[in-house]
Amino acid sequence: MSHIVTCENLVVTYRASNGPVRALDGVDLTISEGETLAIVGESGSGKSTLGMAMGRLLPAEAEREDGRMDVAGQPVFDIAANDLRELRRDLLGFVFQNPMVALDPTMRIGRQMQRAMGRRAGSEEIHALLERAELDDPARVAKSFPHQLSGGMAQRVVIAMASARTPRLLIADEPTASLDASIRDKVMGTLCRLRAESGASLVILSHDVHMIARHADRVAVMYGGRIVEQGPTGRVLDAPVHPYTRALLKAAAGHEKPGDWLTPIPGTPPLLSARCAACSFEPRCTVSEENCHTTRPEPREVEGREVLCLLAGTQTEPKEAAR
Ligand SMILES: Nc1ncnc2c1ncn2[C@@H]1O[C@H](COP(=O)(O)OP(=O)(O)OP(=O)(O)O)[C@@H](O)[C@H]1O
Ligand code: NI
Repeated sequence: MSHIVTCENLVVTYRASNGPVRALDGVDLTISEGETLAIVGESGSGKSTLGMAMGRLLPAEAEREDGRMDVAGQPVFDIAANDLRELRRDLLGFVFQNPMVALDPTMRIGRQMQRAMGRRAGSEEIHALLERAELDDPARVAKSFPHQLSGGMAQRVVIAMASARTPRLLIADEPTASLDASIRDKVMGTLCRLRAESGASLVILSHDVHMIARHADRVAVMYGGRIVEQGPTGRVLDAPVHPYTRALLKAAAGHEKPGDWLTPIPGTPPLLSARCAACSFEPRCTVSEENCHTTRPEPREVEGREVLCLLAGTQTEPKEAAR
């Protein structure tokens, strides 16, 4: 299968007043055409940086230090500004957490839709697209200003706009986090439906492991600027191999059975200023051994997924921390 995204050893550093922050510490990732990939991890693990890097939409203080990111066969960090603009416009669609940021508050939705479609689309065409995003009264929505819409409606408009040019890759960064809990799953469903209709690939970046579980073909778990486990959703969530994935699933509310405890992950996520020479999860890991402290893990195939853990596959039954 061909890949829409190929990311190799990508290193991105932010220049900050209190020293550099190595937000991506060597990311290896591929995304297939038509696939839905969820990237999950704690706050600060580098999800948004990785998502933005796919469109090279990083702030000025960010620098690609090493590695590459190919999108639709083009190395986004090494192409001319013109080609990059074209790539963003024709091949990529973005959905962010807050729909109001993506919408122009002074312009009616219909006009913004027309701009997103990139041609003189008639109102019927615009209404049809809004309807596909499951907005009930498209004519009224098209006449509205953004502030007249609910958060859920506004995000549906953004989803319609992101899909307007039939992109090959949709990147959704916490697309439902700002919405009322009762409609999150429905809006997510709309995004996934539009994706399926167009055959695009979709990357969902989220804290919420269980929300994405229903929608993603594959899951990539990020920790300390690296992808520590990636593989088919069922495999990774039902039988996680990396100790961090296990801890993350235990800490995530939503699927606990009566009598189960939610166990917060003790310790704090790493703040990387330089290349991590060891396993970045080692300080918080309950099963780590001597060499985890001294050896940087490289991706290995274990039980049908890729894992960055020196111990993965060496223990038949992982020792769990006592409750
Ligand atoms: N503009 C910036 N300047 C300096 N540091 C930054 C900047 N943007 C992000 N960072 C740092 O880079 C690291 C990765 O941030 P990023 O936003 O990619 O993580 P995230 O996984 O998306 O987190 P969240 O779930 O909170 O959105 C964090 O340590 C963050 O503080
Ligand atoms: Ni983020």
